[in-house]
Amino acid sequence: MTATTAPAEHGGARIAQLEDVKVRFGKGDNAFLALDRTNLTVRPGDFVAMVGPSGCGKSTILKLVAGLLRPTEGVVFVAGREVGAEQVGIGMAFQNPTMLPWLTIRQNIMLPLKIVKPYSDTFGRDKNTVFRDRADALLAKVGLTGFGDRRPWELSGGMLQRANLCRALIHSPKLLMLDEPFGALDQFTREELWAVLQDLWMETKPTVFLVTHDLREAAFLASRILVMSARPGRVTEDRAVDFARPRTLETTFESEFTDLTNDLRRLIFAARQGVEKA
Ligand SMILES: Nc1ncnc2c1ncn2[C@@H]1O[C@H](COP(=O)(O)OP(=O)(O)OP(=O)(O)O)[C@@H](O)[C@H]1O
Repeated sequence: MTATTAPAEHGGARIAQLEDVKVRFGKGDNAFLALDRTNLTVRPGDFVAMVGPSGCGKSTILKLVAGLLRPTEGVVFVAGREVGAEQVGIGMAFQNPTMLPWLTIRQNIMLPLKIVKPYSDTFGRDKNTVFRDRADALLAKVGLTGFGDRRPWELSGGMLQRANLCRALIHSPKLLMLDEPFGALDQFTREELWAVLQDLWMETKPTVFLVTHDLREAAFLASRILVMSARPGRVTEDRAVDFARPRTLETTFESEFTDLTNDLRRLIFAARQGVEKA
């Protein structure tokens, strides 16, 4: 793929940029607009949460930025160049962590180092030294010290998701794409992992795109929340979230926090009503 460089005014402190992007799926009578004309600028270190009714295009935006999907119209720039996942380190974590069962947790976490350059060049040499230490340091940060030699089936869902975050971050990605990473977990484990993820993010400040249905999760973690509506998918609200960090569960009891989540709920409810009427 030939990479187009973003116009100068769009480079610099903008890690991701969508310009007049539309995504259409299907053909003929079945064609529909999954994402209407979207313009979006994301700066390095932004923690962007995307919320909205089912099918509004949240994952579609994630895939566009990751280079897994091409826009039907418009352009997606990442790190100043027309998109291609290979141009910038990307880490990903989804709802169900798919760990390879025949590998240990540490080996699973080190997989991106085996695949992604420049780490892959020295994987054979470094897997038992620096890379191993890097994996163990991450395991310690998420509260899994001593679990590196276990197999995936020996860990609970919450522990696996902690390991999954380690794997997403092992190659120090500039962009972290999280699609409902805590969706399958119980509320208590989920809230614990918000704090874990916040600590990891505060340390190196990767740019994060988080898709979630949990409005408290979005308000706890994000520095910016995009509210979307469906049919066609559109960003209807782009809201900065300025609560001081580190945020704690106490933060979630404050009136500004509950006001924000109530606002988001109202906006999404309105968006859903719009769809039902359409
Ligand atoms: N590859 C595809 N082919 C056809 N339609 C698709 C494809 N990918 C997504 N869609 C449709 O595009 C719309 C947006 O999908 P997307 O997965 O981005 O929504 P979402 O907001 O992430 O949904 P959810 O919250 O339910 O996960 C949906 O109607 C979906 O069915």
